[in-house]
Amino acid sequence: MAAIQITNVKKRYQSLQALGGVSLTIEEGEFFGLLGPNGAGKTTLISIIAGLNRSDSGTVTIHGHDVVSDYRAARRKLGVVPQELVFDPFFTVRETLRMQSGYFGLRNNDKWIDEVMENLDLTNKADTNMRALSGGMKRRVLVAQALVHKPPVIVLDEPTAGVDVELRQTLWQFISRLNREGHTVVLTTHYLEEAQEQCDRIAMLKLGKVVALDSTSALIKQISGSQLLVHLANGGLPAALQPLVLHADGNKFALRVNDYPDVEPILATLRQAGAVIEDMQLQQADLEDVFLQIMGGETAPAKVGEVCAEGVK
Ligand SMILES: Nc1ncnc2c1ncn2[C@@H]1O[C@H](COP(=O)(O)OP(=O)(O)OP(=O)(O)O)[C@@H](O)[C@H]1O
Repeated sequence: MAAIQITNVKKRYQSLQALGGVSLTIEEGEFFGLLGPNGAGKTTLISIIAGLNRSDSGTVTIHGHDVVSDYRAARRKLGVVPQELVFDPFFTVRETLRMQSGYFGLRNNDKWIDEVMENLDLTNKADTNMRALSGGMKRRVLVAQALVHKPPVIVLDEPTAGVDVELRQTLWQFISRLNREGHTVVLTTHYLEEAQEQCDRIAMLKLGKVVALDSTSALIKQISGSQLLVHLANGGLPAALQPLVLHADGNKFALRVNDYPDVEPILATLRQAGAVIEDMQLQQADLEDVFLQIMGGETAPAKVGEVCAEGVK
């Protein structure tokens, strides 16, 4: 049975179609990434999965339980770490976690609460009031809260936004352990390096639609070879090199190349055009390149050979 089954989910906010018919099957034990630019619909989808928002049509089930008609059972299977930090400031960390356990009807949950606090480096803050915690510490409590009922499915909505390196490492160690032990993990993040490292499979959302869905390695293989990063000191890129552009940012260009021998004709073209190179690097393609290409809506760029045939050399 799928951990999360999303079938043709649509959601509209007034005139804005935030989700335009999303279908996804996330299997038990997967570490799944949900990526997309700001406004793609990730949080809307997660709120629908968590039962905090209603879709206009379509269905979502968690371990077979419908998130609307069988809300309590679905919710019990799910731990959600939301983006926003919202707490009752008058309770201590331990009290907050005990209360959350209470919502799920769990008494005598202290052993697991202690383990979660230990793994998130919260033990020495157990008796501190929530209002006295730093932002990073509050985020740890948010993660702990989502895990108090040992949910088989864990959904993390940008859990590492604005947090320090130490928390990132602690968090990923613990979440990876839970995943190895069989928990399904769904992650949204804007840190593509993090997604590439953690996720087995990735869906990319754009304007409320799934525009890519594959294993992380297969997505990266879409962009075979390497890329030449060129920072020009003056002018634009010669027209003959335009078909190689994977993405551009001002005077910085990422050009598709297969290997080192492809670099020389590019340099020759730049020299001929009188371009001055400020910086240059050859780099393996990564998830960020795939993301930029898919989100930019560009078609796959031509290979160097094809350009040479048109007289680049
Ligand atoms: N309650 C709401 N009322 C009206 N529009 C909304 C509401 N919530 C979200 N939207 C709009 O729906 C679209 C999708 O938003 P959503 O927050 O789901 O995107 P996201 O992919 O999570 O973005 P981000 O990466 O910025 O968190 C956006 O255009 C947003 O402005």
